[in-house]
Amino acid sequence: MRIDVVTIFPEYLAPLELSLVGKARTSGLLDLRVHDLRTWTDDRHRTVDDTPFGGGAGMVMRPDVWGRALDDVLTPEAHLLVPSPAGAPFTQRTAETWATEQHLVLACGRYEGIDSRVVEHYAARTRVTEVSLGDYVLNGGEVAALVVVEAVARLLPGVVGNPASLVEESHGAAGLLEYPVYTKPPSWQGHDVPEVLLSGHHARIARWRRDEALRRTAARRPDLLEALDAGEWDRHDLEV
Ligand SMILES: NC(=S)c1ccno1
Repeated sequence: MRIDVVTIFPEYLAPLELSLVGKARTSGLLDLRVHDLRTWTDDRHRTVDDTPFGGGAGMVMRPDVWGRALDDVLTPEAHLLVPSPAGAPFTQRTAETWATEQHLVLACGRYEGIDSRVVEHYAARTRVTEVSLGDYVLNGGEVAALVVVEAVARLLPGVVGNPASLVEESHGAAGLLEYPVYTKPPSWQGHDVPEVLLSGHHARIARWRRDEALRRTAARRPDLLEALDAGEWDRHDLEV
């Protein structure tokens, strides 16, 4: 998979040289390219923004600069992603879908955002998705790009050492939150590991883990339970 990130702060993406994503790049599993938007400016001050039509505070990123950048970076199979508070929610399902793509391009806006004609122009030529991490405002799209790249890259075959670990993750099995996890020592500060996990009885352990995943999901994210088939479990199982 190829991922391009266009930003005025390329150094913001430096963490993607580390750990699993860094190894995926080194091994060739992920072709990640980070570009400085100012490469495509046309003045000695390397200007990327201007005042907003209609007035108001802040500056807007220029469509001409973005247009030259995206014309160079986009390929016919590319999916253009624009992080924005006004975007569609980014979820694990989104990551799973995007992990099957050949080419993702992330356009990181700053200031008050990118001139809206850029999305309009490229939507007529390629797949474009404005995407949001959540209902809050960041200073730009770079942090969202870090999240999207990590969430997608880790799903690529060969990136995570043990693929089985991808199955039982939060928002993984049946869309439930992950069950609680424990390791040695069996007792710590007066807190004991649940006995069932020391039993070696795999069926009981599996049942306990699913029950805990259901309880956590019901308590913290009841909205996720709406997506479950009601026939898969009895809500009375959750009475605590
Ligand atoms: N909530 C998101 S993704 C965002 C991008 C820029 N500001 O907020």
